[in-house]
Amino acid sequence: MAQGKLIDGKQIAAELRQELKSEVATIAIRGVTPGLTVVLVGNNMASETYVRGKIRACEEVGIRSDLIRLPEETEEDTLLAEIDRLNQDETVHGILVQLPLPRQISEEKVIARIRPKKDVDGFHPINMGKLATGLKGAFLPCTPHGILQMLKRSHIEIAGKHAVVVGRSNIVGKPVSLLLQKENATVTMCHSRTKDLAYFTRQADILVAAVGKYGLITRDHVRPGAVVIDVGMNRSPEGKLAGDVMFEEVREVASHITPVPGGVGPMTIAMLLYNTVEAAKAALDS
Ligand SMILES: Nc1nc(=O)c2c([nH]1)NC[C@@H]1CN(c3ccc(C(=O)N[C@@H](CCC(=O)O)C(=O)O)cc3)C=[N+]21
Repeated sequence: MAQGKLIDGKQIAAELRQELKSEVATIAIRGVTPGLTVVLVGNNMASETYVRGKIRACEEVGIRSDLIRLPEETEEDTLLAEIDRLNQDETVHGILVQLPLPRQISEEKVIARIRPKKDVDGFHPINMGKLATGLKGAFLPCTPHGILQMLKRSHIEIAGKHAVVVGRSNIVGKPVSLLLQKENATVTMCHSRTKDLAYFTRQADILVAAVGKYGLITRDHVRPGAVVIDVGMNRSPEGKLAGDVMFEEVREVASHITPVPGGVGPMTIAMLLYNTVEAAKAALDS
């Protein structure tokens, strides 16, 4: 059986970290160590794993990382006050509040409270708005930016191609569609109310699956030779980590495919480091 090429996110992320490491060394000569503060509210098992990954990656690259843990029952005002403090702290270049947050806290309010210059997630309305209008100087959201880097570093042409994005979330679907348009792709958005999903996905040269539904994309959804990017993070019925794409069967028709794990996830973290280094560089120049 034919097999599509694996886009090795783990490998590309490792390359990126090496590049960032030398960049951090250059900044260090000017007396600044990039600093990332991660705020984790409550004890969500998945969040613990992700946060550990972020902190380990920071260490490798030479970014100073701090983890602030707050209890599950933290009031919104307490978290907002903590963000105000981090906004003022000159040694903190990036602030990341791990999502999801407990029910009593408005994610929208929390994101809006972070200074846009420290918003290394790229979730603040100012950064989202800059991306949407094409203004320079925005932090790009990490997962969409990571996807773009994977495509570019795998020498996959984007201009003039038909990209189909499944999922319209603020953190992946919407921004990745904007980035792909900026790269001159023709972009189609699909979502939970799309009728006949396969009709659309079969037209994709580049298919981005960002829904969070195990088994959503099967061989029948994919045109032979398409590039398939799997952003999903699910558990298979056997309890294994798996994306939205039925990897084995889709690999037989795709020209390129990202695995889960080892695809988009590590790239997300690498781009978070990238944004943190950018934030530190901007602080040097100001
Ligand atoms: N403010 C905020 N920013 C985020 O960027 C953010 C967040 N909240 N909340 C949760 C999601 C999820 N996320 C992941 C990052 C890396 C992997 C990753 O590296 N995954 C590994 C596997 C890790 C494992 O073994 O579980 C992989 O795909 O190879 C996964 C998920 C960032 N998120």
